[in-house]
Amino acid sequence: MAAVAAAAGTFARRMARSGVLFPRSSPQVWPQAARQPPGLLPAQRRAFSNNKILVELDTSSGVATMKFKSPPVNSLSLDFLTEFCISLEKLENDRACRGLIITSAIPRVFSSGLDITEMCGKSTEHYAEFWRAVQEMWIRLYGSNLVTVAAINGSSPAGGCLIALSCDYRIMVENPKYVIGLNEAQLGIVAPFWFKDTFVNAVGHRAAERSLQLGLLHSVPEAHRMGLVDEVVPEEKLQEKAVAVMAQWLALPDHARQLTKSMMRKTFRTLSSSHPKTPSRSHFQRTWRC
Ligand SMILES: CCCCC/C=C/C(=O)SCCNC(=O)CCNC(=O)[C@H](O)C(C)(C)COP(=O)(O)OP(=O)(O)OC[C@H]1O[C@@H](n2cnc3c(N)ncnc32)[C@H](O)[C@@H]1OP(=O)(O)O
Repeated sequence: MAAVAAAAGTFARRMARSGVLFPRSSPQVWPQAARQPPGLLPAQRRAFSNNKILVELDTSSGVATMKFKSPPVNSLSLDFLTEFCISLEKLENDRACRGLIITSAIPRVFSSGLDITEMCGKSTEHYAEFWRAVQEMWIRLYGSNLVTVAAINGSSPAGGCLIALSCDYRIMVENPKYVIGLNEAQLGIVAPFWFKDTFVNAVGHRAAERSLQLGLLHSVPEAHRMGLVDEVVPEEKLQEKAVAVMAQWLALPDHARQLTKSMMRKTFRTLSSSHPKTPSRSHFQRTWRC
């Protein structure tokens, strides 16, 4: 058994070096933090923060929590996306980190999606930079070697829904006011194909087709029924549930889980190799009538 695990670990490392795996981070195979018996040492915590995002890493469990804290609604501005990618990269490069819980520190909103003000009245260069940042965020999160759990404690339209969809598991707080979905069509715009593919992967083709064409924002029970979220919990149970789910996923050997994730998320490679063009300036102007 030990020999099989060692051989699989070597294979995983070779695959990572050959570029077959996601290129940005190599798999972490049974890091020290995971083998440490719980309770022997007091929990070790590290934190870093910028003005958009707070990250706390518990090195005894290997689990980091990323909290969005960009008022009023955690919109995905260029600054936010840049900070997000930097924070994620730091965690990917930290051998003590194996899992990431993403949640919001802003009441009632997980993320309102792409920042609309970034797509109005700006230069062509700005649109290009912004669009690259949107793609980069998705490529990094969807392709992350970490176990990623979205703890969705508020509404999550459009780009906010994409962040949740890019995680391995979604838990949402039950609240009749919260909604989630890709509502682009309602706004008169089209969700890019990689938003669509990520959505289809979660809910299946028929449900995605109907939801995307109608630009639906789903209530929490509806999102649960269609598989857009995996679990629904009361607000006070969210953190506990996210930690429990994370423990279940982290109980597996990293290399096997990571290779399986890589295999399942093939569209990642399509986007990173074809790198779709930035929508033109006139496209943004027509879209937002600005
Ligand atoms: C061109 C190709 C693009 C294709 C892909 C596009 C993807 C996207 O993500 S587009 C963005 C889509 N997002 C939305 O449709 C969300 C719109 N917002 C809401 O539904 C709500 O704001 C809410 C549910 C997220 C929160 O509701 P509530 O708590 O009631 O807050 P308010 O609506 O009063 O908003 C407060 C404040 O925030 C501004 N704001 C909201 N969303 C955005 C945003 N996405 N970008 C920038 N700013 C946003 C809103 O205008 C309010 O501002 P003030 O009026 O100045 O207070």
